[in-house]
Amino acid sequence: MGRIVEANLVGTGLKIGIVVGRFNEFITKKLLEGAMDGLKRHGVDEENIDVAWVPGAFEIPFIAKQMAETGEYDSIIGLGTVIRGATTHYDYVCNEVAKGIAQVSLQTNVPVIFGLVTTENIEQAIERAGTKAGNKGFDAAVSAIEMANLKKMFK
Ligand SMILES: Nc1c(NC[C@H](O)[C@H](O)[C@H](O)CO)[nH]c(=O)[nH]c1=O
Ligand SMILES: CC(=O)[C@@H](O)COP(=O)(O)O
Repeated sequence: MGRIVEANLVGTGLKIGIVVGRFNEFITKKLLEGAMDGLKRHGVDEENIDVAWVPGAFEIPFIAKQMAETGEYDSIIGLGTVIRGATTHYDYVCNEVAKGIAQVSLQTNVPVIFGLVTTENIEQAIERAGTKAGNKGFDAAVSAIEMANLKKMFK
C-alpha cells in the first residue's frame, strides 16, 4: 500500500484571506465571526487574517482571485448567504459563485473554500450561522487550514 496523506488542523504560521458578502449581512457577519473563531482557535495569528468585504456572493470569486494572485495566502475562504426569493435570481447567484470559487482555486493553485450558506428561507440560514446547525464559517475555517496543510504535503 502507498502512503495515506492526511493533513493536520494546525494553523500556526498560515496566512488566510477571507472574502465576505455584505448581502444578508446579519447572517454573513455571524459566518465571519465563526470563521475568525475557527482560525484563531486552531492557531492562526489574527495578524495573518485579511478580510475583504464585497457587495454580494456573486462578487466573491473575483476578489478571491485577486487575493490568490498575490501569492500571499495559503488558503482563501469565501463567505456568503444566498436566500431564495420569489424569482430565479437565487439560482444564478448560487451557480456562479460555486463555479467561480472552484475555477479560482484550480486556476491559481490556492485552496478557496466554499463557505456559503444557500438556503430556501431565512430560518435555514440562521440555523447555519451559529445556532442549531453549527456555523458554516467555522467549518470553512477548519477546511481552509486542512487544505493549506494538505497542499504543502504535495510539494
Ligand atoms: N440575492 C442575493 C445576492 N444578490 C446580489 C448579488 O450577489 C450581487 O451582489 C449583485 O447581483 C451585483 O452583482 N447576494 C447574496 O450574497 N445573497 C443573496 O441572497
Ligand atoms: C437570492 C436572491 O437573490 C434574492 O434575494 C432575490 O430575491 P428575488 O428572487 O425575490 O428577487
